[in-house]
Amino acid sequence: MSSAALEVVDLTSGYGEAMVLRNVALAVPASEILAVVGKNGMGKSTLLKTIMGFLPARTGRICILGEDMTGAAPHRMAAHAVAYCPQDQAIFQDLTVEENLRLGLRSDRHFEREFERVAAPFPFLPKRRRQRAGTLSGGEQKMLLIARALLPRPRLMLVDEISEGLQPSVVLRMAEALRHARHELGVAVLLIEQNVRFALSVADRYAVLARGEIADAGSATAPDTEERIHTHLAV
Ligand SMILES: Nc1ncnc2c1ncn2[C@@H]1O[C@H](COP(=O)(O)OP(=O)(O)OP(=O)(O)O)[C@@H](O)[C@H]1O
Repeated sequence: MSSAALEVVDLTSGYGEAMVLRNVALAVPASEILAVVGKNGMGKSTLLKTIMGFLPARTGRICILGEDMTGAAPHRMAAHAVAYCPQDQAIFQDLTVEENLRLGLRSDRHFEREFERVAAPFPFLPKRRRQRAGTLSGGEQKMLLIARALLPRPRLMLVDEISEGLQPSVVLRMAEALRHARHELGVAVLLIEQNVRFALSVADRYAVLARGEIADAGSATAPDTEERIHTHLAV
């Protein structure tokens, strides 16, 4: 049995007759960050939706923490320590910051302790917990999304284009938060990104998704990585 947080083997999926992902294979070792980069429409969000069980896999296998979870529904994935941060707005605008966070936990019992544990990189959260979430900036709402995902102590977090539309200073804070999740909380992350520099600033490894296939993969910290990735993205 593999000890990877996530292992995807020969994964094919799509919408109706149209296959978007073809024979995708990748792995995220425990407590590491894998960045999957690619241009618009290459299948990045489809990859996360298929892993999370929103879309069925047509072929292949999805293993979480060594267990075959292919075909499992999203709520079973969540119960199996997988957190999902979708690209679309997933924060309840009319609820307070705290109410949004409490949705991340099944019980209220350990809320304060768990909130303190995840809030370290987000000092604004405790200060603004009674504020309506819709009044937070776009970047703050994305940070709230990450904090909520981390509350139930996931072992794997799937993060879809979290840097999109953020100012450079907020992108830096987000990178800090993801490093905290990996190093301090021990969470493995599958990070889907178009922002290559941001992705490489936090990832251990990268993969390039092009037309539904993995076109290249390797260490995120090798000196020529950014150049290699841009060569693939230019095609
Ligand atoms: N619900 C859907 N029904 C049919 N086709 C879809 C659906 N969602 C996405 N697609 C198509 O699947 C392909 C891959 O889309 P996907 O959203 O996975 O790409 P992406 O790499 O995440 O792009 P982006 O960065 O623009 O979100 C695109 O051609 C898209 O039009």
